[in-house]
Amino acid sequence: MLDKKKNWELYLGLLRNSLKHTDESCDGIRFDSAHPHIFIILGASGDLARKKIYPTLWWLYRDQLLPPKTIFYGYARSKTSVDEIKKKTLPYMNVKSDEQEKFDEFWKMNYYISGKYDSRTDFEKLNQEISRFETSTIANRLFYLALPPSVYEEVTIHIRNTCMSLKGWTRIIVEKPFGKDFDSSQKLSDHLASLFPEQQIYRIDHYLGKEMVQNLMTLRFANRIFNPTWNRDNIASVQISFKEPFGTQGRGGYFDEYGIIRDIMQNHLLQILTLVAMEKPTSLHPDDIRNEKVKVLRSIKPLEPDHVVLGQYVGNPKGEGDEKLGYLDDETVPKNSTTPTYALGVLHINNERWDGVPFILKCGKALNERKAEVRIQYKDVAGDIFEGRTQRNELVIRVQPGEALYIKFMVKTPGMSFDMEETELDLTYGSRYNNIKLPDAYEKLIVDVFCGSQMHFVRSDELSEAWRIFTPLLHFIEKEKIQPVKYMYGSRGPKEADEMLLKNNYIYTGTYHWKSNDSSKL
Ligand SMILES: NC(=O)C1=CN([C@@H]2O[C@H](COP(=O)(O)OP(=O)(O)OC[C@H]3O[C@@H](n4cnc5c(N)ncnc54)[C@H](OP(=O)(O)O)[C@@H]3O)[C@@H](O)[C@H]2O)C=CC1
Ligand SMILES: O=C1O[C@H](COP(=O)(O)O)[C@@H](O)[C@H](O)[C@H]1O
Repeated sequence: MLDKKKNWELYLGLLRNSLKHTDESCDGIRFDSAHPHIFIILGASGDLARKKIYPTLWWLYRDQLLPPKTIFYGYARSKTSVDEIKKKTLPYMNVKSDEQEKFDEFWKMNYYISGKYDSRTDFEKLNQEISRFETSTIANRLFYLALPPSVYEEVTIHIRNTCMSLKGWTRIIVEKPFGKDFDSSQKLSDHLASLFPEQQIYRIDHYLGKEMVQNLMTLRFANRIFNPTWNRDNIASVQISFKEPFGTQGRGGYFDEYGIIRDIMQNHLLQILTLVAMEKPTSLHPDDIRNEKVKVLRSIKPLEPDHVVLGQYVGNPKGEGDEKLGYLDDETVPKNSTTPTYALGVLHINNERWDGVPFILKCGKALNERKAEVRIQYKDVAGDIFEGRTQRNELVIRVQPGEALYIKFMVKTPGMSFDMEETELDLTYGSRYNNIKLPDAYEKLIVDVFCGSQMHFVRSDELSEAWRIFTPLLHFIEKEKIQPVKYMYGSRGPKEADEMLLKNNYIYTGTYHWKSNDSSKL
């Protein structure tokens, strides 16, 4: 508990530091106990609210990481109640037996009101309801849009016209998808910009809340050892990958409209790329960081079809349960769908640091494991005196599961021999920091919104650059109905992806064997 508290203090310290540079007042980060905060979940009856938002709010409440007078308001069309929501969210809340009292206390701070998304009158009612908690005091409002994007426009208009906090601040948290391509995203951005200043808009990419993604800045800019080699002279290729061991699980209707490139690559993986590749920002001010991220994106040309492998999973006849089912067996997916469930794309950054270094983004569903990682593969040693026995160094940043950072490198085989072998410097978080519970990405990001820190949120110009890179490819594959190659559920993905890796300076030797210091694994 003490460690968690210390950790938290350090975290708030960093946020305060970054906020010093903003025009915004620091009131938010004091978690002012005198003033209430109202957290409004729009789409409170939905999947995201049930599985992510309510559980996150409960964990933050439980750990006293929210301003003391925070009230939670659910809003959705369904005629439901707080009790019903409580029942439906329970399986995701992870409540321990000794937390029951606190848990009941949390729900006493919850309210629900049903209303339509296109009704000004209903939003006026919502405003009246929440105003009850604000009489004669400053109160701040946070609106979480846990909604389908089709209703974003009308909902934000109603918030702007009827629900803004009169004396405190109002912040709007928007979930992806932020549009489907460059034009639709621009339209949404223009719409939001016509209603709210950028400082009030928090576009969530939950990968930016993950520990190892946030660690990239520290790793690169708080150490002397990495930066001198962090460039085209030393690095052969960079691979950023995401794998999930399950398919669409009956939710193919949504997925089929978007596909894996929009679902994962254009946002999560590209955000990681910017943090790996950007130059050092002038300070930790959120805008200094985001300026650097935008600069990197602007140096990337649109992804070309020749630099892409697309895949779609088929069932594994020998598998069990879901594994037997291919993407097209999902009843919510059109029978002739060509939507990719796997994609590998190679991007190039046209600047002095990265010219010629392939950045390989790779993501897929229904693969052999759950894994997200960054793999920096170094070039071969020049002037080799070891007759080709050396293998390339690799720095691996494992985002999940089991956060870790390890460097694969060569050593002399211990003992009399003068042979050599691959080994690793291993920083596995589970063993090095085993007394610290890492917060979930949503926990960190929601606290950031309370604090007014936009460091880990996507700015509108980042977003339009991201769409600029992917839109031509997306339009091409959709117009031409490019057939994805088939790969089997539970496999590593299409073999064409490995061939593309090889062409792009990623060498897989298969010679590395990890000797865990856990004796059961030796
Ligand atoms: N701290 C820790 O927990 C540590 C754990 N380890 C573990 O040791 C094991 C091996 O380490 P790792 O760094 O993965 O080293 P490897 O060199 O064995 O594998 C690297 C990656 O290459 C990919 N790959 C496999 N076959 C091919 C192929 N034919 N062509 C191209 N790519 C291929 C795989 O990823 P993909 O399928 O995604 O393409 C694999 O994860 C891992 O399980 C790792 O987690 C190692 C060090 C420390
Ligand atoms: O944004 C998304 O991410 C999830 C994976 O998130 P993770 O934190 O569990 O790695 C993915 O399943 C989903 O399709 C996608 O929309």
